[in-house]
Amino acid sequence: MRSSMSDRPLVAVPADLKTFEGYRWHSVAAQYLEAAVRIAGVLPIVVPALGGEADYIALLDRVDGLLLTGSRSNVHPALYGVEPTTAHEPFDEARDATTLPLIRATLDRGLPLFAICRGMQELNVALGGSIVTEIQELPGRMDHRAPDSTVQDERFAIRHRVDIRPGSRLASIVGTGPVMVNSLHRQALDRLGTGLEVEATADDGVIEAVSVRGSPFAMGVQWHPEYWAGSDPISRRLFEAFGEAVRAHRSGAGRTLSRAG
Ligand SMILES: N[C@@H](CCC(=O)NCCCC(=O)O)C(=O)O
Repeated sequence: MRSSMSDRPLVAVPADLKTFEGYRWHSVAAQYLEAAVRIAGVLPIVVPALGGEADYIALLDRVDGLLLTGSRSNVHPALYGVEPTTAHEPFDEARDATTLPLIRATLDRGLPLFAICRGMQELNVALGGSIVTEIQELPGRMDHRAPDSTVQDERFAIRHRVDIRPGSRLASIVGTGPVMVNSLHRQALDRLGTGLEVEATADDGVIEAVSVRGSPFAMGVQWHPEYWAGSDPISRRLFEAFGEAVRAHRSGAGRTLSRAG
């Protein structure tokens, strides 16, 4: 029997700060929230990108997980010690100011964390890692950007192979065989953040998934499982596993481990 909404654990989902229709909006794309509700079975709570003004760390005492979404914006390079150029744009510094402290506090508390695309890049930077931009211009790298289309199903089409490291946390969730994923990014992890382990790579060596050593469930993927979570078995399994970890945390079973533990 499906749990009622009131029984569901809460998961914080930090928003982007975007401007359109003459307003500034704190926004999350529906696909992430729908996958959280329909597949992970949690209750997502959108967190405004006001981290630079308000302390959202206390929120972590009331939720049982953190979901970091993708976005066309990029983590500001100054946050990993690189001078900004137009190749690093567009920025969303309000989101950066909200997510990076939340990521560190989530890990310190041992709360489950699932990071998607930009979210995985934020996870890496929050742990002291760095990002490389315009990877399609680098020798030997594939073009990981979205297909040139205005049709979302085409942009989010599943289209390249990812190899999963045997024995990884990801392998325990989806198996060790290569999997096919979608790809909508022009940046990638460069220097790996402290405590991160590479879980999967693309044929060109781009890091496609990481996990945080010692955390009950703290994973990042460079692709977009939320988009096909209702139909693609790998995508679905990732959100199911995140929901299981969140419920375990809420029940207390997941509270035994934390990054410090
Ligand atoms: N901006 C970063 C992260 C990419 C990302 O999160 N993409 C999601 C939005 C996809 C889209 O609608 O184009 C990068 O480019 O690496």
